[in-house]
Amino acid sequence: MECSVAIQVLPMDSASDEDTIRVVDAVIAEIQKYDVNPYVGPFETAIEGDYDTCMEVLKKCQLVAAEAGCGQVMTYAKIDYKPNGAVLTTEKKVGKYHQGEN
Ligand SMILES: Cc1ncc(C[n+]2csc(CCO)c2C)c(N)n1
Repeated sequence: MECSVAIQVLPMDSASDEDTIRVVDAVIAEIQKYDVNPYVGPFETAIEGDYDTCMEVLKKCQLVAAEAGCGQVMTYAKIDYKPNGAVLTTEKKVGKYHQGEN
């Protein structure tokens, strides 16, 4: 796992909280189509995988928000990239806090 990215999509012209949720839901549904082990949190979604796939997913987020009717979207991304190694996985970072779930 050479890359992990935390993606926070912020629709800037939402009319309401429900509208924000609708746009973010569309983005998360798109992220879930990829094999990137999405971990959804209250502020952002973390993904992991090879670099090109992570960048493809990151690019798609804005396009999906636009398709969902968003006239302006701000996206904040935190990228962990280790070209010759493995980044810490989501499981390694937070798995211990989710024991007993599922
Ligand atoms: C990519 C991405 N993932 C999660 C959030 C955080 N978030 C904002 S609204 C909401 C509820 C969706 O039903 C969640 C989880 C975000 N902003 N962008």
